[in-house]
Amino acid sequence: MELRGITKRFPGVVANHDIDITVRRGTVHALVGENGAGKSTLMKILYGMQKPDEGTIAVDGEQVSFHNPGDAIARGIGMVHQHFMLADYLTVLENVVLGSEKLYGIGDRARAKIKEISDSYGLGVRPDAMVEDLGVADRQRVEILKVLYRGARTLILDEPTAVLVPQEVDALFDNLRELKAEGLTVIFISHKLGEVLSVADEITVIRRGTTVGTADPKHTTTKQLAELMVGSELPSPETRESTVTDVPMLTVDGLRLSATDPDGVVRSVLDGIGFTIHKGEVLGIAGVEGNGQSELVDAIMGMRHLDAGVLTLDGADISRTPTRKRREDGMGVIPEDRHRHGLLLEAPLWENRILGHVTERPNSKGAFLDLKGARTDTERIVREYDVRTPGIDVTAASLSGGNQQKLIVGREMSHDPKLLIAAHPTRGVDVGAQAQIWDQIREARREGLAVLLISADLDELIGLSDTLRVMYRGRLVADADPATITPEELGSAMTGAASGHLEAPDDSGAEGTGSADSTDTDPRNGGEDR
Ligand SMILES: Nc1ncnc2c1ncn2[C@@H]1O[C@H](COP(=O)(O)OP(=O)(O)OP(=O)(O)O)[C@@H](O)[C@H]1O
Repeated sequence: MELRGITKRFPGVVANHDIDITVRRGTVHALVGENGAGKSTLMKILYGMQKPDEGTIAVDGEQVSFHNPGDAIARGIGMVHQHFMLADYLTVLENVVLGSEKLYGIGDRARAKIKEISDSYGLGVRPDAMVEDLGVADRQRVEILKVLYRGARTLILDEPTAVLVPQEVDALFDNLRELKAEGLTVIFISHKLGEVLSVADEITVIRRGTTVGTADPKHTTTKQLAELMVGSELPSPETRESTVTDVPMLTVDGLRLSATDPDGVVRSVLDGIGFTIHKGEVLGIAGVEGNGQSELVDAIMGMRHLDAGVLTLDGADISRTPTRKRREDGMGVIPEDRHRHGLLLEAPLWENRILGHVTERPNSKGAFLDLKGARTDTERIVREYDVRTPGIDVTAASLSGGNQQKLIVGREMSHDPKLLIAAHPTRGVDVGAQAQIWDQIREARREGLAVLLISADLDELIGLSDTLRVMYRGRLVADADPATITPEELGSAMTGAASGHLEAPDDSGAEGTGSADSTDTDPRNGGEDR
């Protein structure tokens, strides 16, 4: 695949400027670059979602022009997006076939084809499993299979490892090697430079819309790659000085929550959760996505009614307080899904600055919104958090993913929160920006900020947390010492496997209305079957 002289302009921004990339068949080709460098735009062009202003694309020596993803798929190019696009209440087979019924029908022929693809690349996909029952890594395999089913010979993966634990990353890389061995080509975008070096055959580095070079993974270190990318050194998340006090900031006691699924079945999602976060402490929650973390955040934010439990913020019972009041009382939140809960994508940046802080300075004065105050402060956030944008009047949708994240972090930190609920605070941000966000969190922690950190990035969890808890099936099942645990051990614990470096928690829900009635403490059997 040859991309030559690709240029793409948006109002006020040249997203791609004269980019050249050659991808050889049967290789894994990584695309790296800082936030807003133009990686996603380039891949969208290759997948027919965007049209380049200038430049040519050739596949197998033949010039092509894609008007939509259908054209790209017809030329054997498929894309797995960062946000999975599967229907939960359909089976794997139904999801794979959806929209491509004419290929192999929707019955046994399709099932046989899925099995054949799954077996030949070692994907281990079960056609009749319900997607809602699958974990993140399995869903990703379904997405990959879906693309292969449509005949893709080149796969584009957008940050495929962002949500995986180390063992899952290894399994994914094994799959990619299988694909490569069969002559398929993989192009992937990643901010995790260590992983890039371990799996890629070739690396193209993009900086500010232009290709600045290619790197040979065999002769490059992560440090060199970072320097090529952002012109700065790799951050080290290893600062260990403790600022933990003995003053409780948030206490969660005997928290229980259940949810009713569309079939009307009530299931427990939080099963007697209890912990305390003190001033100056970062409490990290490790867990594979979908084990109750989102519900825990919602419960603390006041976005769900509790079945049982007491929440205390800075000495005051907030169990029945509305969300807005909790925010005004000093709760900041970096939500896990920035598009659904963090931003209004179609609104300009300065309006997004106001979001969730309508009643607070500098966004309001008395009963009125202070638009000038909000605008000036948005400009400050853009400067201080290095949000790459042509201005504060562009929509949030036009920012690159990492820059959207920086805007949210900037907004939430600007109100001097007492408690910051940070779900994947650096998801999608480049190494330079990640170091900056970590520094900002540490700085605020020194001033007494308490942080509830939820992250799929185990280096981040281990590096930032003072205390680490493992969440599995709606319970806190183990404690880990961030000073000694390795990402691999933590990864095993998260998937429910036992580890010698973990201790049973001392207070995970035994108090209050918690799970005193529950005798099953083995995480592999624990809780209700979710
Ligand atoms: N639809 C759009 N309208 C206006 N500007 C856009 C649009 N899409 C992208 N841009 C701009 O183009 C530039 C490149 O964005 P792109 O999403 O390609 O970056 P990226 O390298 O993928 O970044 P990240 O690592 O943060 O995902 C950014 O400045 C972005 O704001």
